[in-house]
Amino acid sequence: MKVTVVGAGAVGASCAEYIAIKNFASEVVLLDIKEGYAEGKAMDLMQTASLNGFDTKITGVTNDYSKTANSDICVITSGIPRKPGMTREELIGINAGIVKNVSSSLIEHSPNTIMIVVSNPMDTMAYLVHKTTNLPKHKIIGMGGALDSARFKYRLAEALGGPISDVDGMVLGGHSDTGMIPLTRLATRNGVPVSEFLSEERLNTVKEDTKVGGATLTKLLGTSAWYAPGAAVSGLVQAIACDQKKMFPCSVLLEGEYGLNDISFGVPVILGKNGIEKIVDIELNQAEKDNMVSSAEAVRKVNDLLEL
Ligand SMILES: NC(=O)c1ccc[n+]([C@@H]2O[C@H](COP(=O)([O-])OP(=O)(O)OC[C@H]3O[C@@H](n4cnc5c(N)ncnc54)[C@H](O)[C@@H]3O)[C@@H](O)[C@H]2O)c1
Ligand SMILES: O=C(O)C[C@H](O)C(=O)O
Repeated sequence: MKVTVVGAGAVGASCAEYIAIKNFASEVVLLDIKEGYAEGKAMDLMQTASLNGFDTKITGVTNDYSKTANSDICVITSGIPRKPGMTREELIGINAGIVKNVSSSLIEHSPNTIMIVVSNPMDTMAYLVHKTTNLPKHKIIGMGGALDSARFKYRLAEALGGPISDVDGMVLGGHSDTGMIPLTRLATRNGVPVSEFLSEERLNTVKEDTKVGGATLTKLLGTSAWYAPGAAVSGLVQAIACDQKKMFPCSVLLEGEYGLNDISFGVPVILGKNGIEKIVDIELNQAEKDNMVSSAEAVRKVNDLLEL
């Protein structure tokens, strides 16, 4: 199993580290445009191998796509992150060009790859890959919902005063400060609806804190987060590499599911060796459906800015 991660910055390196620590991939290639940067990150990570007990071989390359040839999975994290006060959508001007060039270079050397898009604004970047490459739709996966759901569980556990391992829940919709839809109605503590433990008001606070999860960290860190994003990507990569058939909310091209068409948007999917093996069309209530419609409208407005 060969995995390429483009962008050896904060998220790319964190993702490579988590993939290696989980020890399921034979090879991870880190690629960056900055001279020597990916080589340095790869060497530093390889010097953790004996300490962390992994056998994955991590190599770094400067913009040499021939070294990424025949990757089973490619992850795109290249591009700029936001600064405090910015939205993810403001990154489109620079990141669209980067994602377009990187995805086509990757496919040139790995025509059968499965691609995971991380760069922001992620739903629009995933849509861009659909529109500008010939990869089939089940092989283009935008990562956002897995991270947002992890943040949702963190906030739920905080509100419940219990361990995160007790909690389950999902966030659908666009990966944006206003577009995320944390499904509090379906969230549970060991199978019991969280509404049995938390008031509507407290659940609303959980919801709002989840939606601004990325912005909150960006304000604290001066740039956007990387540990949970890297871990979330590694979870998707592992589900595909190990054919786990796990369910994650991911940004995928919709063709009628949830009443939406021609948009890459966050919905639950089953991930396995073929990439997206199934889009899970769950029954939502009217308020949730309305939120899906307005979140999708906001993503479409950003998609309209793409020069396709
Ligand atoms: N989808 C998500 O959930 C999620 C989570 C976190 C971050 N992000 C996004 O991921 C992106 C990366 O964030 P980061 O914190 O790692 O940023 P970073 O600045 O630390 O790293 C980005 C790296 O990309 C490299 N790069 C730029 N252009 C390139 C190109 N053409 N080819 C190869 N490499 C190139 C840079 O040299 C840099 O090392 C940002 O757009 C950020 O908003 C998305
Ligand atoms: O918040 C950001 O800009 C980065 C990422 O999308 C995140 O949610 O951490």
